[in-house]
Amino acid sequence: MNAEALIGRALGTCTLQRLIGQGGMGAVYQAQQSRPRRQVAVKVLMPMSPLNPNQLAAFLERFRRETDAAASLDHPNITPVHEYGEQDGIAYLVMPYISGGTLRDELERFGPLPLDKATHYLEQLAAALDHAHDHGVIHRDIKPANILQTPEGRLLLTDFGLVKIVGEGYAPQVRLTGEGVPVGTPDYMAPEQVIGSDVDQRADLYSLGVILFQMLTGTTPFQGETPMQIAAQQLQVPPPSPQALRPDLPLAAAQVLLKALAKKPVDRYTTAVDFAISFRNALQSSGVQLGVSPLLNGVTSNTGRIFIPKGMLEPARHSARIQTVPGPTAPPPQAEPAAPAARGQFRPGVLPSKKLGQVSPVGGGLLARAPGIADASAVAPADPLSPLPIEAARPAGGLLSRTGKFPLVNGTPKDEMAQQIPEQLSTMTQAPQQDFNTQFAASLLPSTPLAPQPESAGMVKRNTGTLIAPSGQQNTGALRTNTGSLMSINKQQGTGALTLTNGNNETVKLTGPVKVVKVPVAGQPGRYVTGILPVIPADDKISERSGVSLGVKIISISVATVLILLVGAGMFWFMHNRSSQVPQNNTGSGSSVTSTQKTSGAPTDPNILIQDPLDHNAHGWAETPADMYAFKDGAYHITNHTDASGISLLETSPFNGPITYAVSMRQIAGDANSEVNTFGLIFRFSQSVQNKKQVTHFYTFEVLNKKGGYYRFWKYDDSSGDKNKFWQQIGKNVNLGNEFKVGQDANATNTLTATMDGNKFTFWVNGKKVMDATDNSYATGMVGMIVNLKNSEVAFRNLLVTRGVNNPTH
Ligand SMILES: Nc1ncnc2c1ncn2[C@@H]1O[C@H](COP(=O)(O)OP(=O)(O)OP(=O)(O)O)[C@@H](O)[C@H]1O
Repeated sequence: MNAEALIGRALGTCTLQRLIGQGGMGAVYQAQQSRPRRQVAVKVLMPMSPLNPNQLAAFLERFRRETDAAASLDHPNITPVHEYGEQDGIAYLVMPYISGGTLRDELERFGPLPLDKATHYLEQLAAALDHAHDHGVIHRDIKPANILQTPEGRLLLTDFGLVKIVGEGYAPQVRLTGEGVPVGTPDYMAPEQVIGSDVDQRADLYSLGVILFQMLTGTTPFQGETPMQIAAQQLQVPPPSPQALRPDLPLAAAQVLLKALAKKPVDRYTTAVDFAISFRNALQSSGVQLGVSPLLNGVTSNTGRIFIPKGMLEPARHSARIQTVPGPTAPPPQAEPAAPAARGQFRPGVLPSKKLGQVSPVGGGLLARAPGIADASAVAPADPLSPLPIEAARPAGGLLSRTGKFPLVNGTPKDEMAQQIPEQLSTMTQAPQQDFNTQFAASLLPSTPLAPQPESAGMVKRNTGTLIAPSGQQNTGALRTNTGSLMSINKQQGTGALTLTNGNNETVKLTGPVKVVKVPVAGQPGRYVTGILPVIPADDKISERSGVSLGVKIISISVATVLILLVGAGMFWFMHNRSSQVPQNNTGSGSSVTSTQKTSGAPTDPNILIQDPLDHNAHGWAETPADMYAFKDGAYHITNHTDASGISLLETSPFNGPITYAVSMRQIAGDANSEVNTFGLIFRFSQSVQNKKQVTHFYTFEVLNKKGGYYRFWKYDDSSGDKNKFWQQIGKNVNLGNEFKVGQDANATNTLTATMDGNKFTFWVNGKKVMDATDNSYATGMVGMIVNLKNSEVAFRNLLVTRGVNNPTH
């Protein structure tokens, strides 16, 4: 239908005056209504393709049914439907004319929004969605273009249920790829929508999550050249770290967002308001100041009534409202002036104090103000080889999130992290309910590389420089593996199950159902290649139709498995050969940086997971506050101005499997008289939300930089809520030997190395083994550096994480 041709036409009480715009499902006109006399907007629905009389009748029936439900919604954040009708086979809706544009316009114009604005928008949209969901209406097509704005800035969700009216009867692949069909964007589609499954309100929550992601970062989580490529990522690729794109976003808030973007509906929030409240709480518990939530106050509805979102007065919601989600944080030191947190909230970035009634950290802090507590520097441990009382050598907590520079943590409890990807894959590999679903999912697998595949822990690697895109191979029908290598998909497997039809959209099309598998790479524990295998459809009709027997299919699977294993083994051989040509380790003194170390981008040795000379910010290290984190003089400096521990974490995927982690460091300023003059490595750092509470885990290996100092291995776990138990020393103190260069002069550069394999840890200093330890508390996590003493400064250089346990030579 030509939209322009309708201008001047009367539909019901309205005369169409001007075409405002045309979208995937129809055209919108500014119109003059005669009764009551007012300017309105009229949306004329247009089916996706010409309809025969039966189809038209079904379309109009859907229109009546869905519009009836949508028009019954009365909410201040939902565009009301004044009236709707059909005339000469044309279905139309009459709405108020809203002149403030759309959220899409605002995001295009201004990019990412301030945190408080994004939160307010989220809350308005969540309130609208909860209202609709309570009335049994699912939107199904939430996107910024469907969010209108009043001139005063109120958001109005529009187009409820329209996608169902217009799109029903079409398989999702038709909506995504059908020729001549207006293509709806898959950017906001939940995975279950992508494959055409039944959806419930949690699909809307996913789309709301995408919108929040976009409001915070200025971009949607997934990009691609074709709708199918984006859809494929919705299905199988974990979203990137919001914090990598929005560094001031606290980790707790990022985790809330990632939960909304969970691939499986069951892993998302149950209601939109739960999502919004969790997001607000996460921000506030991290110290972000926000205005009053519209969710917590009545807001005036279109009808002038006070609208109270569902459940807000119920005891559970009420408590949720006043009870913040504890972050990685503890109550602020009471006397710390820079701790403005309100009652019941937590200041960002401070690990709970663990010293109660014992020795205070030097420099004061919470405990230093307690009467009768001596300064740590005045207390010498009775037996330097036995573990000190924890309180004696630890500062009053640790600084974690002051900068908002947290590592990527996927909002998933630690224990679930490792399973996340296999579960996603198994979701995809479940026997299909319908043939077309499977085939569609299979056809979504793009030949052009998707976003970087995660390591097996289910994290997306970002900014790590470890993912190398081999150039010139992008359109060859190959899937990129998590190692940065390309695994070619066999064009003719001989089984007939996998056939590459590299069409215009560069998509791998498969003529049979497939499943995505991860196959371990021979000889490289923890490494996998991604591949696709044909599956035996649950529905035997496929076999019958294709005439392929079960036995043949089983053989096909075996053949394909062997092929994938061979490819994996070949990759290993190839990489192994290459790896022998480059140095295994780099734990130089830090006083000089070799030319190979300089290349902080893509390492050439596949065993090198991260190589960073730390002479500039190549990996998204924290740089704020500037007086705490700085790249200067060819090194990364952490200066601790607080009574807590200063920490910086490498914003990348957690490492699991055996690794060797080394950093060189030199103390620039410190206090050799203090028992807290400690600094060192932090590793297997992870955060998760357990029982609505954020939990932080990590290990540290630290050195006390003074004559007669020692090394210590610590474990941090705040899950108990008992501050006295957060820090636990593992093993005994180990006295410094000749290997350690005590002091702060130019020569006092030391390289600390930790090798870890499962529960076994070995620590090395300047190439000499100083400690062995065993602990099985944490299996995976981030690496970083820790500086404990207030007013101390340590310069770090030459960070290297390699796969496997590699004894350092220096
Ligand atoms: N009630 C309204 N008042 C003023 N402008 C409106 C109103 N409803 C929609 N519009 C505008 O009309 C234009 C077309 O809207 P329409 O919903 O048809 O397309 P879309 O949202 O861009 O795409 P899609 O149909 O795929 O959702 C958009 O620019 C939209 O902002």
